[in-house]
Amino acid sequence: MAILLGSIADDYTGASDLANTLTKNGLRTVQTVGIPDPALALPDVDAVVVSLKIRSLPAPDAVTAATCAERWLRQRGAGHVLYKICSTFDSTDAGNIGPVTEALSEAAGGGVVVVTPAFPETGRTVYLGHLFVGGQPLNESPLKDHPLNPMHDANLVRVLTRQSRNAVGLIDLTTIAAGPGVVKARLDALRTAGITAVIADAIFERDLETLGEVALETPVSTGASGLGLGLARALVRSGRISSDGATTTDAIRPVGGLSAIVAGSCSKATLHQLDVAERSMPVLRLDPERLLAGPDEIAAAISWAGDRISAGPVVIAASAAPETVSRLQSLHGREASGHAIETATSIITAELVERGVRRLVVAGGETSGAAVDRLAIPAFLIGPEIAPGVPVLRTVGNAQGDMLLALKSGNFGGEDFFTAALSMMH
Ligand SMILES: Nc1ncnc2c1ncn2[C@@H]1O[C@H](COP(=O)(O)OP(=O)(O)O)[C@@H](O)[C@H]1O
Ligand SMILES: O=C(O)[C@@H](O)C(=O)COP(=O)(O)O
Repeated sequence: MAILLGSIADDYTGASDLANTLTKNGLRTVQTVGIPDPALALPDVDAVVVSLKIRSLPAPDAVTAATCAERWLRQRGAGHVLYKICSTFDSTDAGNIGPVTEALSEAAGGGVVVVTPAFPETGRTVYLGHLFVGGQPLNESPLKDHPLNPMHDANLVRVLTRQSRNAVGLIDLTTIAAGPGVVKARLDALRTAGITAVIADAIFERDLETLGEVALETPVSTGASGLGLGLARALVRSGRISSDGATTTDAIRPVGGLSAIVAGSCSKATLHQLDVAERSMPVLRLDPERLLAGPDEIAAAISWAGDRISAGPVVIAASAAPETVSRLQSLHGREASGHAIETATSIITAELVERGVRRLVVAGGETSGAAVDRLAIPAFLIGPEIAPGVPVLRTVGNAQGDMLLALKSGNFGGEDFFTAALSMMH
């Protein structure tokens, strides 16, 4: 299997978001969970998205995992590797976007890396290096309250500079609007000036098409699904895609079984989706203090679900509003609280699958990573889109048999996302 485009995603929801975009734009795509076991039979594809859970790891560990994945992708023919980051640039001053970008670029021989989190379909745009989330600058958006990586600066040149060893530049919208030739010339000039990464503006998909065309001629880029769109369209335009397009219908053949939703995202969109779900499904709000105190809250949740799940889908959520999250973190620490809750929600998820759940929605990137790891799912085929950035996924090589999943990024999806997702999973 020779692949044309490789990607390394810094979390699993982000991986499925990108795989969805690549599929919609004509690339046959598979999402693997980590570097797949050689024995795993993968379908013939144009693109592989390797999902890693490295967004919140110490930078050296993230770099090691990403460079191993890069080697694996290059050995399978990938001429270009996209490091998939969050469209809201989720990171801290310690990393991991800067360190991983630099390491991937160095592994590929150096040069300038195009970096842009723009994803216009979900309202993420970049202008003069500043990231906007819908109508708000990043630092005024709900991302200012993220439990793990609160974002307090919308100027991405500054944000990336703080995480990088080398200098960071900007390719502004005027340059991008002038087309790929002008962008390439500007990148060359920046490289000569010692810049190794540039934040690229992008507001419309046509900007990302220009950036995709330019980036495809370099070995590495860093971005969200929008850059994936640009790269996929450039590959299709280049005539290098031999398939007659990507199909998704086979991925949603019915699997039967029970259905459930597990949420650990504290993002504004997820909190509202949970409130809306309460009108139509049983919703259990976990007590985070009790979750951290010992196994009783987990046992109680499993018992609560057991009493209801044969009658229809249930929702179990650790999610809480920013004030509650801050209170817990001030008592137990940010990372320790996040990790303990991820562990708890992953145990609950595995117990639900043990009891027959085969259609599963998980809300939250880190939450999804922990759940998928505990379930030991090796890979996913990409099904149809539920909402921008969230496809239905079908497991490949799963020990519990075929399952359908949706891994929802915290801020994605409309208010009825949970019912919409389950209505596509049979
Ligand atoms: N009530 C809570 N208090 C503190 N942290 C929480 C709570 N509920 C969930 N978390 C943690 O918040 C983090 C949410 O991150 P994530 O799952 O990536 O969601 P999102 O996709 O919204 O970013 C996880 O580490 C999760 O365990
Ligand atoms: O690019 C995006 O916004 C998403 O794909 C993503 O990575 C979001 O992160 P989580 O909300 O932590 O899932």
